[in-house]
Parts: sequence; C-alpha cells; structure tokens
Amino acid sequence: MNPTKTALSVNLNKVALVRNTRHLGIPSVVRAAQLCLEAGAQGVTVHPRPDARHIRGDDVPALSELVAHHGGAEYNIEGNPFHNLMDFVRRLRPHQCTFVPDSEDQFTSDHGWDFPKDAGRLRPVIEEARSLGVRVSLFMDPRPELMAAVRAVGADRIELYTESYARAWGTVRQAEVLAQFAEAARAARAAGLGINAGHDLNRDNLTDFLRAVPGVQEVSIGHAFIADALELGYTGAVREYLACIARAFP
Ligand SMILES: CC(=O)[C@@H](O)[C@H](O)COP(=O)(O)O
Ligand SMILES: NCC(=O)COP(=O)(O)O
Repeated sequence: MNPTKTALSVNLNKVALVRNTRHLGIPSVVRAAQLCLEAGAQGVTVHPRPDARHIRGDDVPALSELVAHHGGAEYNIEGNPFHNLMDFVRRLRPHQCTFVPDSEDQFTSDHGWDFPKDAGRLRPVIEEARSLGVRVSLFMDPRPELMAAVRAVGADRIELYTESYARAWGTVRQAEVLAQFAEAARAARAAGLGINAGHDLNRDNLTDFLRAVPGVQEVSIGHAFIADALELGYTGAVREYLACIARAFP
C-alpha cells in the first residue's frame, strides 16, 4: 500500500461557469487557482468541454502559466482525447491528462472507458501524450477485471469515477460500494497503475473513501469544493479538504 498522503487537485470548472454569465472576467479562474495553490492545494484541474460552457480555450494556457510559477504544483487537464483535449496536451504539455469518454454535449461525466472495446483507439493517443512527457490517467468505473487491460494499453493511472460511492455514502450500501472500490484499487495497483479518484467527492464523504480505498494518489474535487468556497473562501475550503485528507492518514 502507498502510505503517501493523497494530493488535492481543485477543479475550477464551476468558477468559470459563474464567470461566463457576465462579460466582466469575474470571478477569475487564475486568481482562484492562485489562492488554492497558496493555501496548500497540490494542483488544479480543468475540464475544457467542447461547448466551452465553463472552462474556455484561453483559460487553459493561462492556468498552465500560473501553475508553472508554483513550484511542485500539478496541472491536470481532463477531457475526451477524440474531441478537443489533445490540442491542449500538445500545446501545453500539462503534468497529467485525464481521458474521459464524454460526448460533446455531456451534462457531466457519468461513465468510464469500456475495455476491451476502447483499447484500440486509446492506444495511439496514450502513446502520443506519454511521448510528450504527459502522464495519462483513464477515467474508469470501479471494475477490477478491467485493470490489467488498462495497463496493457499504456496508461499510467486510472481515475476511479466515484459518483456511485457518493450516492451510497451514508446508506446501507456504503460498505458494499466501498469494498468494490477497494478491490478495483487493489487490482489497479497489482497491474502497475497509479490511482486517482473523483466525481462528487465532498467534505462528508472524502475521509471515509480514503480510509477504505488504499493508495489513492490524487483526488480532483470541483463541484462541492466551489460550493464550500462560497461559504468559506478558497483558502478556508482548501484547509477543510486538506484536513479531510489528513484524517485518513493518522
Ligand atoms: C471527469 C469528472 O468527473 C469531472 O471532470 C466532471 O466531469 C466535472 O465536469 P463538470 O464540471 O463539467 O460537471
Ligand atoms: N475528476 C473529477 C473532478 O475533477 C471534479 O469532479 P466534481 O467534484 O466536480 O464532481
């Protein structure tokens, strides 16, 4: 098991969503990233969707520039490599790209890649990103039986899609669903993959997840984080989420 404390990557999509409702440039995603990194977040994540409903094309290089000036901070760009993601990867070479099988107009991400079906088309884009020095993570449902195939296609990590856990948290299904995620994480590690996790994680469910699922290297959290930041400020929200992570690593 990897005893290293999980890194927090703040997803800034929802800052951009509010900004886009006026032509004033506020709230600024770059300022949000700066405050989150200064408060101790280890990285930032964006998901520039093809319809630019939140993160826009010019946000992505602006954030790359900002992150480059925060030594050790990580930039993670999510998206579908068969839509617009690879243009950003080629231009900006972020530390990590997370491939997500969303349609162009997807409401929000709601499933992982399908193996063996997607393996053939993923292989060349994974190879290209890795040849540029970009770590590749694949958004995956918690299915242990797929992890060897994910590794075989060349990915470095998986991102466990955690919505099913978030829905089960606090119900009679919580333990059963957590066991499924723990098994998927074990299979991923056994296959030689690193492990990230995200989607609908929040201040209530995060610690339980990290206690039960060993070896999660990074969580990316956006929707709930920004909702909390409206009450606590970016700095206060980062402190709270780092405390949730710390509680899982006594
Ligand atoms: C891959 C993932 O789970 C997140 O990127 C999620 O899709 C957030 O995207 P939205 O903020 O557009 O819902
Ligand atoms: N990869 C998941 C992510 O970046 C944020 O998801 P959410 O917290 O907005 O659901």
